[in-house]
Amino acid sequence: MRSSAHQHGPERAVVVHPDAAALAEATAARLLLAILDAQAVRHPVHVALTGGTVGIRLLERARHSPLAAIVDWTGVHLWWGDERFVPRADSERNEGQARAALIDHLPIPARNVHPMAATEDAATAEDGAAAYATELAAAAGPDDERSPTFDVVLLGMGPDAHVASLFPGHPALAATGTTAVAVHDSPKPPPDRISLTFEALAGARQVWLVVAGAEKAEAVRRALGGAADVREAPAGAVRGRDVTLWLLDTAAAGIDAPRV
Ligand SMILES: O=C1O[C@H](COP(=O)(O)O)[C@@H](O)[C@H](O)[C@H]1O
Repeated sequence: MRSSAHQHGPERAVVVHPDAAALAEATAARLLLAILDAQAVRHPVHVALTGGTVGIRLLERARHSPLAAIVDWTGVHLWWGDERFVPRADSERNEGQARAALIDHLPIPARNVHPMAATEDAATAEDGAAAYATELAAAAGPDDERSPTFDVVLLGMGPDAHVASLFPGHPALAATGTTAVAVHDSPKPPPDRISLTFEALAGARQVWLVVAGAEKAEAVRRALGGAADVREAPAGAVRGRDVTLWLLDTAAAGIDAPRV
């Protein structure tokens, strides 16, 4: 199945897995192989992680993959697509969940891990977003002075078609001229967040939207529809520079699971 929408960049590809467990397992292997492929030609490699149910589950599967032992983690930098602006120990933090699922189990230098601010680090989400933009700029390469070029950006998607913390109809959708934005009054708790902007996401070589569950099928359908409006379906507007991959389970794809 291939999407036919071209208005924002390269064509999107869709891969459907039988269920959420298979999606997480396959995406974990895909991610580790993508890192290995990138390490064959570049140093360092930059990956942006996502929170969310399947986003954390795939990290847990990556931890148990034999491929994880082949990656040179000293040459990998981990960033986040979004974060909940709450205390560092809050279980809602995408960072804490990702550390428990994978990062704490990797031989990766602490300086290679780039969490967004917690409330202990910044007075406001605006300050946290500005600090993240500065950190991204400090790691920038020749392609873009504002950010390193992400090899892979992982994104989950909510049932309302939000990605990262870019929610339908929210003012943060319109943020330009920066790589990170503060988000208040998020329709999904917690209300205060920090997110990469569309501009930052668009600089990635590969963007993967990893989505499971029947409750997201309608949002997938809208986002992949040719006329997807960014304000209604932010996920539909995201494109990688080289690759935009939608990784779904059958429920999110809105098709019956194959009989075995
Ligand atoms: O709040 C968030 O939600 C989305 C999707 O989460 P899910 O549990 O519905 O899969 C996630 O991608 C994002 O990083 C997170 O902050």
